[in-house]
Amino acid sequence: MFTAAAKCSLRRAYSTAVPKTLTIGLIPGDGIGKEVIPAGKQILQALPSQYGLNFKFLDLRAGFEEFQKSGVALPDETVEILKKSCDGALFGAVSSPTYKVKGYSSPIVALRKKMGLYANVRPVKWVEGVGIPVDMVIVRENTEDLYIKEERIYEKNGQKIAEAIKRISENASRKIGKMAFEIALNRQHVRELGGSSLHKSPSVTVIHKSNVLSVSDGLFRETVKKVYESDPARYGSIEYKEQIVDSMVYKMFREPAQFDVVVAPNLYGDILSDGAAALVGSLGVVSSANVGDDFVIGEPTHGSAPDIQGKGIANPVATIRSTAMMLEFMGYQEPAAKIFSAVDENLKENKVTTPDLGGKSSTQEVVEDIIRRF
Ligand SMILES: NC(=O)c1ccc[n+]([C@@H]2O[C@H](COP(=O)([O-])OP(=O)(O)OC[C@H]3O[C@@H](n4cnc5c(N)ncnc54)[C@H](O)[C@@H]3O)[C@@H](O)[C@H]2O)c1
Ligand SMILES: O=C(O)CC[C@H](C(=O)O)[C@@H](O)C(=O)O
Repeated sequence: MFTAAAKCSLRRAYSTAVPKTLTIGLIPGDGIGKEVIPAGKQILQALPSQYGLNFKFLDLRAGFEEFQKSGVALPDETVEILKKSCDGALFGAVSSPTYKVKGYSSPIVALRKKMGLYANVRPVKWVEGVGIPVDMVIVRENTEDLYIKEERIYEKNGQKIAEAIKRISENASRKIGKMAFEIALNRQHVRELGGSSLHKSPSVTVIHKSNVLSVSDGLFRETVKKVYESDPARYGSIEYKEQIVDSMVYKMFREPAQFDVVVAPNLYGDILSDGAAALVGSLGVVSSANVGDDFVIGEPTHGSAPDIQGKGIANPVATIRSTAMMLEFMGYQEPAAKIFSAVDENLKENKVTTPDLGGKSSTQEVVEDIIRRF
């Protein structure tokens, strides 16, 4: 397992000396989750032997279909196996209904909390020549905000009124702030090693709506700022910026190239990351990692895409990149870099792509095209 420091710095040297078997939990969930998680598995199985990694996979249950079968969306067994037997995991997507179903609650939202995965790291990076120049990473708080799901409904004067609590804590805001600044430093470090980027120097933009929600978003903004100010020796090279969430949407579409690291409370981070996917052509290419101090779950940013499920045309790139992110946060930089560059080559060539990117290829054809570039 990685330590917080190793994970944040992402600088641990990868050693090829000792062949190692990693146990990876696979949680496909529903819809296209079942079509893209096998892509992540194939990618890991196809990694060249030079990296000295072998994989053992454990198939784990969660999702709306699972709820319909067993009455439980996230079985305790899934969480126990992840905690006791897995080095990392991949999650597909779930088909959460948009109406209230008694006893159902989103398993991915629950899993993030149960596993202490307090950061959802979502890079949105163009491949040169394809799409609009953008190279940012959205660092989304992953455990609180409106996602605590403390909702209630009652009647007043014959009218129904619904309420939901938005909870922002100093502790969670501090942790996500620290993660954002550490990621900014790491990105700068990678740039100095010669990585391609639109940015010359690091910046972190804090997203909030504290012009209206001065107490809750105010606490988020102030806490992240305090993290920045608390360690000038470490964070002084980073430019600190703030942006109100609505104008952030405007700027993100007008001038996306200016953003490096963006840190946001849970719901704003969720919405911004789907929006940002439009800048790089499709939700089907945007990856994420749910990161805690001792565990990581790779997860495509997209959902279960019921409109295309069962057709074999789901774009596997988001999951493949999420698989690389999982390895990266576990400390295996070299195989992760191999996967990222194979994906970039596939996108740049723009021949073997799924219909969301204007192509005609199937999920499996894209997987094979990426693997042949290893
Ligand atoms: N992490 C998760 O489990 C997660 C994330 C988002 C949505 N959801 C769930 O997914 C369901 C559907 O939600 P939605 O339709 O609003 O969002 P969605 O992300 O599933 O789909 C939005 C659009 O993007 C397209 N798309 C998404 N992923 C794609 C891929 N890999 N390849 C090609 N096209 C892709 C879809 O076809 C659709 O047109 C809902 O039940 C929602 O609760 C789950
Ligand atoms: O549909 C669900 O059960 C969860 C969706 C999920 C979320 O965090 O809200 C999704 O939008 C995401 O970005 O991972």
